[in-house]
Amino acid sequence: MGEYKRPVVSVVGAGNVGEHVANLIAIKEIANVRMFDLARQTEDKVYEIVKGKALDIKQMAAAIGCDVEVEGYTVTADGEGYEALAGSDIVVVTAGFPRRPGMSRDDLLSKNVGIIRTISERIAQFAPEAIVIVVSNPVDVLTYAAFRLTGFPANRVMGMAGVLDTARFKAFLSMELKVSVKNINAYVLGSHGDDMVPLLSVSNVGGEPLTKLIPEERLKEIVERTKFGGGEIVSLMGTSAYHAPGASVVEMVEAIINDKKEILPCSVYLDGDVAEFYDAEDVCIGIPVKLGAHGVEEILKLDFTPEEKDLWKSSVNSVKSGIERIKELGLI
Ligand SMILES: NC(=O)C1=CN([C@@H]2O[C@H](COP(=O)(O)OP(=O)(O)OC[C@H]3O[C@@H](n4cnc5c(N)ncnc54)[C@H](O)[C@@H]3O)[C@@H](O)[C@H]2O)C=CC1
Ligand SMILES: O=C([O-])CC(=O)C(=O)O
Repeated sequence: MGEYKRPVVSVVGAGNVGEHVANLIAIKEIANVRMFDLARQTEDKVYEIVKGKALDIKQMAAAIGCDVEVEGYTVTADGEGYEALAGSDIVVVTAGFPRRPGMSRDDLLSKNVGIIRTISERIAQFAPEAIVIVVSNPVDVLTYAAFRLTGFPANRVMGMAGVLDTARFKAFLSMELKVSVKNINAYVLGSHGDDMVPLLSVSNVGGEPLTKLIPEERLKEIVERTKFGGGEIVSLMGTSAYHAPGASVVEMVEAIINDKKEILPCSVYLDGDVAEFYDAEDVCIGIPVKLGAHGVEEILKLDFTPEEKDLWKSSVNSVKSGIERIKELGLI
């Protein structure tokens, strides 16, 4: 029998989101997992939590009969300890600070961009062929930073947000209409922030347009709840969500590892005729793409209504101002 080489997914940052990503990949037996995180120092002891989490997930997999390897690696903030990224098919980046109540995702930019910078350099050094999925916030700006700092082609760097925002929209619509989430076709595009763009013109339930099924005022409320879906959880928990974000990342990982050619909204760098089509030069922003073994294999060109175009423009501008900030600071 020929040797089967299981794919490898590395997860940098094994906090709330990272450990849920690792856990789901193990439960679904998608790939071997390598987790990377900092040590935690107390007064009298250094804890290598990431190694403990990896062992725990490996043992969980054994308990439910799943065959995957899960390994934990302690790294330093200045970039030591990343050699085991070598051979990764995908690197998921969830390292960085989450927001606390009262903060916007943009408030995390100055702290998290330095973290992404070091990690991007290590990915380029040890896993030059990998596909990178950025999760850390503000995700569109940090995806752009990772794209520039790794120097990877645009098809191999993407941010996770649209799958999560769309899942939230579907969850709220299914609660409203008492219908299976599977029957809801919807997209939430644009930036992952207050300016996200729920694409009502193409959203439907079993083929019937949303605008026919839900009165205008009520639909506006559902859209608003979706836009502030992350903030709703932050104010309930004191930190940000991780079950739905973890599952959304794994949806993207599965599409790539299994070469599914699945169309999912992801934050990607828009280039050439696509940038021109969307009037969005030199940004990473959420748009439906076809995900397969090569990463982003196609970017769809959707026609927006005039209202959607206005929302899209604000979204592009908000990502651009974040990118300007890190350029001015000399961070990319
Ligand atoms: N794009 C999206 O839709 C979402 C993005 N996020 C973002 O993901 C990030 C992680 O969120 P959580 O997991 O909830 O936070 P967390 O605080 O639970 O985990 C973050 C982990 O990153 C590690 N870390 C920090 N600096 C590091 C470094 N230099 N090198 C390696 N590891 C480092 C920390 O030790 C910690 O374990 C946040 O920035 C959050 O805003 C969270 C949910 C959804
Ligand atoms: O809300 C946050 O800060 C984390 C996040 O991006 C989300 O859950 O949408």
